Amino acid sequence: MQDTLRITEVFYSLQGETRTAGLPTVFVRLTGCPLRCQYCDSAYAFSGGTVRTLDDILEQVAGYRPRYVCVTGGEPLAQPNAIPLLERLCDAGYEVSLETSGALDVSAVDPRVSRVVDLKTPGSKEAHRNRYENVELLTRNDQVKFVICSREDYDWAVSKLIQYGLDQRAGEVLFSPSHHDLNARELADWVVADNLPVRLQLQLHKYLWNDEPGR
Ligand SMILES: C[S@@+](CC[C@H](N)C(=O)[O-])C[C@H]1O[C@@H](n2cnc3c(N)ncnc32)[C@H](O)[C@@H]1O
Ligand SMILES: Nc1nc2[nH]cc(C(=O)O)c2c(=O)[nH]1
Ligand code: SF4
Ligand SMILES: [Mg+2]
Repeated sequence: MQDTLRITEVFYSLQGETRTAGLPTVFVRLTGCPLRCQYCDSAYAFSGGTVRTLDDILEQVAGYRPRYVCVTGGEPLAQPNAIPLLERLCDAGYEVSLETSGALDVSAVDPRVSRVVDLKTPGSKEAHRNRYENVELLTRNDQVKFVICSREDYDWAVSKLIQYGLDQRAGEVLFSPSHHDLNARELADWVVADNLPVRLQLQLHKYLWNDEPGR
């Protein structure tokens, strides 16, 4: 039996988030997630999908001839074979990022991968799942993200930023408004008023393609 993963979709688009926003990127979206964030824009990846071999996935990715590959979900680290997938993508020479909820251990991820670790805010309703041991593992090649639903979430995120010195540990600290919950302009004004060492990120793909799956 070959190594397999359950996959919702593989597509080529522009990266909508993080430090590579705007760059052409192949997305590999793994099926299944043990969390249920109230704002989740990818709930269609909770179930279904297709079981595929790593060889098959690598072959499809190679067909796009990308420079950047983003492994997302669902929650990629909920499937053990996400770890060899990430390693093989790095071996193939791509610049690889991993979007992960922050609820699962990120220690086994290949160090060439930029781990984009979400710290779930109270407004997500999944903040009790945060695994703070992950914060100690972050390096300059990693990114930490807060998806912010309200002023209360913003104040909470600022307190974690200070408590863990996140801007000193990770290469990027990203503050993203939860689409439909918080106006981007409000969050932008708060970040400027407080002179924070963070990057406001908007989800470019939602402006371009209005949240269609596969974009
Ligand atoms: C769909 S998740 C998949 C990866 C992983 N499960 C996670 O939560 O990081 C990818 C990213 O989209 C963010 N996201 C999901 N729904 C969102 C929304 N409505 N507005 C802004 N960001 C959202 C998540 O917080 C996460 O950072
Ligand atoms: N274009 C585009 N960029 C993205 N960056 C992160 C995504 C995700 O769903 O994790 C995503 C996505 O779904 N589409
Ligand atoms: S952890 Fe990620 S995929 Fe899972 S519900 Fe939350 S945002 Fe959606
Ligand atoms: Mg998405």
